[in-house]
Amino acid sequence: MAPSRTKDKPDTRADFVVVANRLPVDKETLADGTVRWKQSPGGLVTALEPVLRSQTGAWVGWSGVPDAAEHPEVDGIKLFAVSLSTQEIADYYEGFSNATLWPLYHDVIVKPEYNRSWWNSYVAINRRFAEAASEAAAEGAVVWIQDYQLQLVPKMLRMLRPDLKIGFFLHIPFPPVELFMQMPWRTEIIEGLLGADLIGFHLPGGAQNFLYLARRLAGQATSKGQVGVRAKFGVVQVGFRTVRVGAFPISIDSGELDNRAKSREIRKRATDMRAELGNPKKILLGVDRLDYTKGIDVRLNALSELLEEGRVNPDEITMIQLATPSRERVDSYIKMRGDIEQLVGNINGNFGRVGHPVVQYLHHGVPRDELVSFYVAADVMLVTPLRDGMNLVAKEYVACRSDLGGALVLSEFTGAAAELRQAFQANPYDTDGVKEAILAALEQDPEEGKRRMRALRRQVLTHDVQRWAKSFLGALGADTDTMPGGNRSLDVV
Ligand SMILES: Nc1ncnc2c1ncn2[C@@H]1O[C@H](COP(=O)(O)OP(=O)(O)O)[C@@H](O)[C@H]1O
Ligand SMILES: O=P(O)(O)OC[C@H]1O[C@H](O[C@H]2O[C@H](CO)[C@@H](O)[C@H](O)[C@H]2O)[C@H](O)[C@@H](O)[C@@H]1O
Repeated sequence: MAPSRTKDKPDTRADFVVVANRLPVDKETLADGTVRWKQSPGGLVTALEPVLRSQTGAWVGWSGVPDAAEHPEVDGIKLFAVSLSTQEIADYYEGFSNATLWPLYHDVIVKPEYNRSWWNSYVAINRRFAEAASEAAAEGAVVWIQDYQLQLVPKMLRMLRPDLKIGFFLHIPFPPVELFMQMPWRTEIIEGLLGADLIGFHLPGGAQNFLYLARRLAGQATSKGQVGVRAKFGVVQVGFRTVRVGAFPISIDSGELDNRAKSREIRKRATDMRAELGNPKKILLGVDRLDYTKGIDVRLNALSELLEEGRVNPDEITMIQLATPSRERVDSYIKMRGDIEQLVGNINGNFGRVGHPVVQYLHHGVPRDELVSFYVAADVMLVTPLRDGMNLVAKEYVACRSDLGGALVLSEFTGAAAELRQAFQANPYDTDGVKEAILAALEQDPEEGKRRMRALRRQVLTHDVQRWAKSFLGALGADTDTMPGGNRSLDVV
């Protein structure tokens, strides 16, 4: 992506501002010194980019590299870059965000580290984001703050700009109360979030956990009834302000993906891919950031046992694992990469042949069209996280299968499992259960498979990201009439 213009400061303030740790694009400086902007990793950007493109707004975030403060306009979106130094990236991003909050909010799969200097950096950087958002927002604007890296921004921004309408959405699970109570700065975080007018979670359980903590830690009066999905919001009374709390499961631009996957080029590429792989009877696929929460080891271990037991024939299958590099300087990620690559090596060493490795593993991102072709080619999609806020990959696979082919193996511990009931669901901690789900998906009767895929597609195509944004922003009291796509009729098969 080329910036249409780069400025020291964007000249106009926006009525709609997204604030996220990352900009939708990362800055990349090529060997010859040319700068280009490429889409940044992760589902938050996949989901929000089409939403902001359909509104005229601004996006405040970090450019993915140290000390970059340009303000490019990319594809019509005004970007306000928040500059972070190398030390701040280490303390605020790699440290407090990804070695404290990320593991704590994902069931302490690895042990969270509580480090006071990381916390101090988190406070300072949240203040910087609040100041940048305040500069970007016009009088009375709607400001939508995203995710765990910025939980103090709602309160800080409210103090700077009481005129704004402030929403906050958490893209990862909000943890059970017993785990959250470990956090030394737990009250500050709850109070930070309570600066918003509306706080959104993927699932009602997260909203429920938050309401309990708002009572217990911040001493606020809250509603006690069950929170619903996009309905029956919880309420916290903060002085004269009423903060609403709700569940809004995020989604993808399903219609766009459905159309793209139907194109002749993609179909042809998917057929070619199969041929390049030697026309295996079944292709299994995993697509993830290389993160310990994603359970890449879970699926590799299950497959390894199935091969060992002779229940899967290595000559008949190929597994492709696409793994985008992620948080590469955080210790737990360095260790996990070694573990995964060793597992891949073991499977190929034990069951591969020359010219036919059982697992093909790529440690890099692939272009969007290539990814869609992989989805179209895959007979079995393996989504096996130990914990995941939503998991958009599962929804992307379904959106790409207008042929009603393919089968989805899905961990019960993803947010997506609440909606994708017709997937082959399994508990990722139960290796036998995962093996049974993989076998059932490999051996499914084609008619039964079509029935399942049709039901999955009905869910994904009628609950797209536009609907997600519209339901959140509607509950926040923003004007959603300008958002196209919300009432679009979709081609649901
Ligand atoms: N190797 C890859 N190449 C290209 N895109 C990828 C790759 N791995 C993941 N993605 C994209 O990143 C996003 C991941 O979103 P999601 O499943 O919600 O998890 P997370 O946001 O935690 O990474 C999806 O849009 C997916 O298509
Ligand atoms: O910015 P990074 O540190 O490279 O990480 C990428 C993103 O990962 C996380 O994504 C989450 O959001 C998805 C969309 O809601 C959801 O489907 C997924 O379950 C989450 O893990 C993170 O929350 C983002 O902030 C990161 O940008």
